[in-house]
Amino acid sequence: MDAMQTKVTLENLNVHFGSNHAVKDVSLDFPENSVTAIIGPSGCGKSTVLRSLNRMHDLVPSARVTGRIMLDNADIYDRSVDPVAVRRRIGMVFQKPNPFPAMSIHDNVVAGYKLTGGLKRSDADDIVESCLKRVALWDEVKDRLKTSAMDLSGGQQQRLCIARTIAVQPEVILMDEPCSALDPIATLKIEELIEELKEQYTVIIVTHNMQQAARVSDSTAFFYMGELIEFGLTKKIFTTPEKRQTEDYITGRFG
Ligand SMILES: Nc1ncnc2c1ncn2[C@@H]1O[C@H](COP(=O)(O)OP(=O)(O)OP(=O)(O)O)[C@@H](O)[C@H]1O
Repeated sequence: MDAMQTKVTLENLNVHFGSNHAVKDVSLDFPENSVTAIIGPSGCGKSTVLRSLNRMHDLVPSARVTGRIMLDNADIYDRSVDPVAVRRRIGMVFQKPNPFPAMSIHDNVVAGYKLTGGLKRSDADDIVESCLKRVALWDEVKDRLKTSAMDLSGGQQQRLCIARTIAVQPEVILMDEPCSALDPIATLKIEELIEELKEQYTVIIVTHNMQQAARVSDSTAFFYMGELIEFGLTKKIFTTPEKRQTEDYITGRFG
């Protein structure tokens, strides 16, 4: 791989929930236009790290986040920064597909614009078409854009949620176990899509599935009990890891 630019940097990130020190002094550079997988056993802090990247812990009273998270050299936790603006630049796709149930397929895609004053009709239609094409959903839904998003299959709903995320033109896309509610065929489609997304976005994905991490990611970060144990090229992590704990995990000896 060519020398990679860094898009997001964690500098001594710590997250506490009350007395539970969930993320311990993590420093890490996420490369731009690349997929980074976050792996590790249940409870090791994967989702907590991911959520700190778009300031979701702001909504959790017991949570305390310290350290810095730099997006293109500016700290997203700086006092002057609006968390809503951060979430626009750093989008999130969740484990369970979560289209807005009362909205049509069309309105789901452009839902992110509701907050910012809406869109002209023709612009909205263009965005809907290009984003649904981007996630390879257009052909399946183009004749029923006005119907409820809830009539779609789980895999289609997840592609719709990804379309909604990219519609507001984020720079970074966070994905928290995006395939765990999907069957193998739908999973494959999302994995192919992740490959394509990295051409334009920086993708950070939490996954329990090590085959998935090996298939879709360029770099992998292995966490254990809140600590970053090892970070490197996925090929290296899965073939010749430096640390014993990483090797034990990837060979299935624990977790
Ligand atoms: N909102 C919250 N309030 C209190 N504690 C939390 C909260 N979210 C996470 N934690 C705690 O932080 C630690 C890390 O949890 P986290 O969900 O990040 O782990 P994970 O690696 O993503 O696990 P899993 O693979 O099971 O989803 C756990 O001890 C968990 O109980």
